[in-house]
Amino acid sequence: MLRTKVLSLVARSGPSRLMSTATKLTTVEVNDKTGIATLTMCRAPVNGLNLELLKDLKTSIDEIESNKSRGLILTSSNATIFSAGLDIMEMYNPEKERIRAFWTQLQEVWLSLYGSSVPTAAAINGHSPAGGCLLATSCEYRVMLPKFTIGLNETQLGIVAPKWFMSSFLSVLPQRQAERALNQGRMFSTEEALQIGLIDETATSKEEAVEKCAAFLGTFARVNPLARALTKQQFRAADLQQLENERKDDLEKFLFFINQPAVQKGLGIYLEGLKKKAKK
Ligand SMILES: CCCCCCCCCCCCC/C=C/C(=O)SCCNC(=O)CCNC(=O)[C@H](O)C(C)(C)COP(=O)(O)OP(=O)(O)OC[C@H]1O[C@@H](n2cnc3c(N)ncnc32)[C@H](O)[C@@H]1OP(=O)(O)O
Repeated sequence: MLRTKVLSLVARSGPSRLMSTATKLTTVEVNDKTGIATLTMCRAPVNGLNLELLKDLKTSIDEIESNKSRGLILTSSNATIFSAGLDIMEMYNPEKERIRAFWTQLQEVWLSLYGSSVPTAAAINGHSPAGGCLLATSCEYRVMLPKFTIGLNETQLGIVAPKWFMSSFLSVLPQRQAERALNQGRMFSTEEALQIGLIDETATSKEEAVEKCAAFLGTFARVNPLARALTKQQFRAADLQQLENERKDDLEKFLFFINQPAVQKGLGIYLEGLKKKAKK
């Protein structure tokens, strides 16, 4: 949840350093000069959000919160994919206990990222469908590289984005555009995303995207951190509280929905299509 602690304003010096939670699936690098932490997803081949990546994301976000970082930049180690969204293998023919843990962990990640007291930005250096778009829209600012796509495409897979996916999307886009895009399962090109306001800026390289994110985070340097965090909290509190109140119900709805034979069949066909495309 969004915390009310005052972030340290003490400037640091020296080179970047890797934080202690660096794991195989995420790395966190803190720039000692700016105090900004770059959280990188690195799960081959496509940063599919499986249980383990979600656990690492949650640990890394918590570490960044508690280490008084001045900002968080979320990005990917993959040159063409920010995140392919939820790992469909977690939802297809799922194992009973694991799928519960998986969805619970996804809820945890969203609550921590959307509710982070640290200012957040996403350097979207590749495709960002569904769960990837959820992560990006949970941040306060987005910079994206050209020739990629972003959006909530769930309806294209025959599945339904839950309310809290919509909350993040609605924190960026007006309701009319958000509703239409979700109903269509629309993926936006970088240029379309910029035009509609789904992203804030474009960049020609990952380095430039990270720099632009850092420049955005730097705009808070002279703003009282507690005042900033409490202001952000007021904007996001209702969305966060809604999921907190409905977590169990949300999990049960997800399990019921995902276990429907028609949904399983649809996921199977979608996976098959992905694999066929990959072989070409
Ligand atoms: C009353 C209301 C009730 C509401 C109740 C609500 C209930 C809740 C319901 C459930 C909600 C779930 C929400 C779901 C969110 C999601 O995130 S679903 C995932 C959506 N993601 C996608 O559709 C992306 C699919 N992937 C791609 O489009 C492409 O792979 C790519 C990302 C654009 C990358 O393309 P490319 O570089 O060409 O790589 P590929 O060759 O396509 O892929 C490489 C291998 O990776 C596999 N793969 C790709 N994406 C995924 C994935 N998401 N999960 C698992 N695996 C993936 C792909 O199959 C290839 O595998 P191999 O063939 O084994 O190499």
